[in-house]
Amino acid sequence: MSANSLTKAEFELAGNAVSIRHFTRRFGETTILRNLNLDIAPGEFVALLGHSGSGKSTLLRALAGLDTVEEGQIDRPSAVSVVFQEHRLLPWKNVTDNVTLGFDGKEWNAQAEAILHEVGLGHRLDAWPLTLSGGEAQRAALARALIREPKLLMLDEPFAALDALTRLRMQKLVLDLWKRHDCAVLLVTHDVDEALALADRALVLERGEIRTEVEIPLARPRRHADPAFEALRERLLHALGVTS
Ligand SMILES: Nc1ncnc2c1ncn2[C@@H]1O[C@H](COP(=O)(O)OP(=O)(O)OP(=O)(O)O)[C@@H](O)[C@H]1O
Repeated sequence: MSANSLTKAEFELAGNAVSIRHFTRRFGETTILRNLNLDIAPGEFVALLGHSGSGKSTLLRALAGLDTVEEGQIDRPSAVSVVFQEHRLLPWKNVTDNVTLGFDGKEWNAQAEAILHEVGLGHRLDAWPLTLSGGEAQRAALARALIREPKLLMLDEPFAALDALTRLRMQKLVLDLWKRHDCAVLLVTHDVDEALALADRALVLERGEIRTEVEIPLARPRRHADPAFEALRERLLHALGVTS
């Protein structure tokens, strides 16, 4: 932490799962994220939208600790997990061994099996990643993320490569897991309907800043045909420059 950052006690007092202050990220001469501020409450589900190249993954990488923070300050829980668009399972390890990677001891096998059952993969514990469907592989990736009991779960377009029906099933699974595991979620998506179906709040990243923030105060499960859902969709599409 830098000298002017919050102390650990102050951060905890602030009651946030994530606190980003004045974060700037440049690559050479180009500023991708500019003086960005963001709080995410414990257990909050936040969707992050923005055009390709707007810096969504850059923000996620910084939050995951996969990038250095040179300008500004990022406070986050120590238990953080990320699921990417590609499952990133190791092909030479079976599903259970992929989930327990980095954890030693028999108890982790039992833990992995329980989580694999929870994500609907209890019948593929010994399967090789190459034999899994796209949806199954993402279920395994979710199990690998959850075994760490993250306080912040970050999902970087996790269902973008899946067919529409599988995607809807996975969205429902994520909502169930989120409720059970009591973690904050940051979901990067290009899909406005996905953001509106899942999140408490949607953010639109544009020219390095969060330009639009939309609260989604609708009870779940949400209906796309609900006029309130449609009104929020219009707002987000407008913020993304898709409608006038
Ligand atoms: N290591 C790097 N070096 C130089 N430029 C980079 C680096 N990483 C990302 N960028 C640039 O930063 C910009 C933002 O990239 P980023 O991947 O965060 O966008 P994104 O919003 O996640 O895009 P997409 O929706 O297409 O995944 C892009 O122009 C990208 O080329």
